[in-house]
Amino acid sequence: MVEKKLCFIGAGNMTRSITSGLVKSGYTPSLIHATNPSVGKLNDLKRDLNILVSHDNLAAAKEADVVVLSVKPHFMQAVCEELGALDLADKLIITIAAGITANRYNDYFGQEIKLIRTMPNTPTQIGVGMTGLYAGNNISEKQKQFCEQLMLSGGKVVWVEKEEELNQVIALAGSSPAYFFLFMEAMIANATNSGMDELKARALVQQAALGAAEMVIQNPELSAAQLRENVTSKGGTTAQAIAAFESGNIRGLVSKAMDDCVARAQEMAEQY
Ligand SMILES: NC(=O)C1=CN([C@@H]2O[C@H](COP(=O)(O)OP(=O)(O)OC[C@H]3O[C@@H](n4cnc5c(N)ncnc54)[C@H](OP(=O)(O)O)[C@@H]3O)[C@@H](O)[C@H]2O)C=CC1
Ligand SMILES: O=C(O)[C@@H]1CCC=N1
Repeated sequence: MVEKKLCFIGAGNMTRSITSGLVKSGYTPSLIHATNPSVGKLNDLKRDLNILVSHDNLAAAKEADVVVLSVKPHFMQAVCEELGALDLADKLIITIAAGITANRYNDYFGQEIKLIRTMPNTPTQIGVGMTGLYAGNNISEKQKQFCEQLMLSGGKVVWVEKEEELNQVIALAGSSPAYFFLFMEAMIANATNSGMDELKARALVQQAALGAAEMVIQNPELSAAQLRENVTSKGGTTAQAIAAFESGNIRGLVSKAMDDCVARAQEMAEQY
């Protein structure tokens, strides 16, 4: 891919995920700079990925062609106001923050910027991430392609036409690794409560989860419902387990969880 000077503002979980994916896929580490107020995460990134690190947002962003905003939403305004001291006309700004709308960034920076909103997820760190992307009208095809290539180093991407759709991306892919972890956590807890060794329970659960995801990927002609039915022998063990999920209204619960996730993103758009 074309390599540009990158600056990640904030060196937390997601910067680690994205920069790991980039370095693993061959991006030149010395072209990646991450900034953070506390030193521990910077030292870890320097040690593990050999990228540039510092505490100085302004100096790092000044040198960069592309600035990736990777702080929590409640820090975003302060970060953008600080970077607004720079002339950003020739820089591409990429944000990974949930909730904050593209227009809001122009207010925060105090100037018209070229912004792509993205919604990655943590599996980006190991190359099996999923990122949703949204670009406004003032973004060139080249800038879109660059951002797409950047995120492809961590997995797959989907573009959305309407900005509001990014909230669905959050519910379906940005937040959803946590839903699957919760499910696995509950399964492992059941097994360990019944006396099984935790490592053995985890090995069984993780391989079943991987296999289930691969079955969905490798059988695009089969719906998830069909794949479930193929496991479920009439009068058998799976039928009993599925009946317990259905009687606990798992579909309603999943639907509510996703609606609440989207509602929180909408609320954050009002809040920030
Ligand atoms: N976690 C996830 O799965 C996903 C998160 N996101 C989005 O990614 C963004 C970052 O999330 P995540 O990586 O999880 O959060 P983290 O808290 O792990 O990382 C954010 C980092 O920003 C640093 N920071 C705070 N203030 C500043 C500042 N003024 N200048 C520079 N750095 C600063 C923090 O420093 P310190 O070490 O001092 O706390 C922290 O290391 C959020 O906006 C979130 O919405 C998007 C998709 C998925
Ligand atoms: O929980 C959050 O707000 C962020 C966005 C998606 C995943 N983590």
